[in-house]
Amino acid sequence: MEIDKAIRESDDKRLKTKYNNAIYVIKRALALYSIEEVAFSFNGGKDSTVLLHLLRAGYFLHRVEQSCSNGVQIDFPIRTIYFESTSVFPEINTFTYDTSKTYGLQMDIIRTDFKSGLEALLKSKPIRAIFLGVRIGDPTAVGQEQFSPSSPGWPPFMRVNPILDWSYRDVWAFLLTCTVQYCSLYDQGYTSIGSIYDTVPNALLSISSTSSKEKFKPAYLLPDGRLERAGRVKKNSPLDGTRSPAVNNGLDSVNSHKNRMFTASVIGVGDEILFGTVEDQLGPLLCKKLHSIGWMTSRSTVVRNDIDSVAEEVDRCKSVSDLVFLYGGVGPLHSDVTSASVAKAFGVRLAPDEEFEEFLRHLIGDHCTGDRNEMAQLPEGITELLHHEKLPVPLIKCCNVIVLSATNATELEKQWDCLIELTGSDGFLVTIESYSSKRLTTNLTDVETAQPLSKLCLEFPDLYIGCFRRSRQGPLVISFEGKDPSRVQAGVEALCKKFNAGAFSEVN
Ligand SMILES: Cc1cc2nc3c(=O)[nH]c(=O)nc-3n(C[C@H](O)[C@H](O)[C@H](O)COP(=O)(O)O)c2cc1C
Ligand SMILES: Nc1ncnc2c1ncn2[C@@H]1O[C@H](COP(=O)(O)OP(=O)(O)OP(=O)(O)O)[C@@H](O)[C@H]1O
Ligand SMILES: [Mg+2]
Repeated sequence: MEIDKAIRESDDKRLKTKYNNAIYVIKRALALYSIEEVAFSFNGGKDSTVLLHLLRAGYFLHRVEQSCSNGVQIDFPIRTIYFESTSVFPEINTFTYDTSKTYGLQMDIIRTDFKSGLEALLKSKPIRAIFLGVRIGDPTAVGQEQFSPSSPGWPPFMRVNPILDWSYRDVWAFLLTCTVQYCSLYDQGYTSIGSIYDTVPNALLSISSTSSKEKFKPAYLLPDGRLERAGRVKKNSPLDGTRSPAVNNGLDSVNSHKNRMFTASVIGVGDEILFGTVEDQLGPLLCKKLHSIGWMTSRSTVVRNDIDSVAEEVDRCKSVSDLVFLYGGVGPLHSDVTSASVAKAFGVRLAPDEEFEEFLRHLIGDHCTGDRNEMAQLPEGITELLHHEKLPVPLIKCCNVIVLSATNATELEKQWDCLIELTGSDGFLVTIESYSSKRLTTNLTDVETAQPLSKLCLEFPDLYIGCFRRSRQGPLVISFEGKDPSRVQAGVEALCKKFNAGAFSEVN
């Protein structure tokens, strides 16, 4: 079998390991399910092309082991599903059909959406398991394992992901070592292919050219697999197709977010803060930063360096806040429990992240604990590395949880600025309308102010009206916060009107 032979003859040890693991998963699936019960989801993309050849090899080896074959080439009887959409690149479509012909695939072409297409297919066919070319780092890989039942709300089947742990580099090592055909778009700078509306060549492969037409290097030359999805732009509807997605990107999301309230939770991890021996500078600074971009911090807590305490808090916050920021507990020490806690909160394992490991190796060389660098163990399938050229190591984002490695205010300032630059325009930490605030002080007593203030809160439900004192004897400070400056001013005036002139003075 030519694929198996090419890998066995290669001296790429890493590729051999990845190949053997994937073949193992495929053989287990073929042992668990009959050939009529399995299907292969093929879309002409590079990952599904890798999977096609792994399945061909895996099926061949499975048959050999069952002594059904004497080593002669056998056909490929695994049912193949292709969801053909009107927004697919013509090159992808042609490649899918050509490949189907070359390898004699039995294709079911489905032209509805994934879910209803699968519902109909599973009603008419005995399919129980579907092979997918999903890889960790794909947005759809979140929470998946090599064998993952379909999600609630989807028809019941087993998703089998033999290349879940493959990196971008592994994919290209495989395709080039086996010298198999792949879609021509990958030779034109496309590195991950979605629809014609959300995919452009990866700018990192651009070759400066004097002619008007921009040229790109092939996908396998992308030096950093973490940037595989840099050619994915924000989705536009087909009606927007004439506008440049890259220009449009960001503006739409900011405008649509303008009137929304965004909330964040801030979690500090640190026994020392709880003992009172270390002052927490980062929590208050993060609240200030969030406030400055128009966000509301709805909860800020400090928890112990203990996996269960952190996991519980992350679990609580991740479902009620748009974003959760975690600081403290990041590193290789016994007290550095943050990554493990995030994994626990999301119900996934910690797994080595080779891309993160590479960053760490640059930073600390090979001085890691044990065989592997413990710090490079990250929550599997949900981790996105947010890297910025000014940061030696990327920040970690697990779904809506952002792990900051800052240990002091200066480091946090830097990480925050990078985060804003990285994410400001495409949504997840978008700057929205900022708060307008005013503060009044008064020497009136609490008793005198209490009732009129309560009434004022009812009259101005869109404002946050709060009170605090700097000392029991000193003046009462009343703060007004709101998104509309004219409403804040109206609130201030309404309060002043309730008392004699001069009862309040405005302060900064
Ligand atoms: C065969 C197959 C099975 C899928 N099963 C699930 C599923 O169980 N749960 C789910 O949320 N999405 C499922 N999806 C949808 C994918 O997660 C994802 O939304 C889809 O591949 C579109 O990805 P894209 O938006 O990057 O094009 C499935 C897709 C395919 C092709
Ligand atoms: N339209 C589709 N029809 C059939 N299977 C699909 C379709 N879209 C996605 N899939 C399945 O989901 C997997 C993951 O899709 P994904 O887009 O991440 O990878 P790819 O298309 O193979 O490669 P690339 O990352 O370069 O786009 C595919 O390998 C395939 O198994
Ligand atoms: Mg794709």
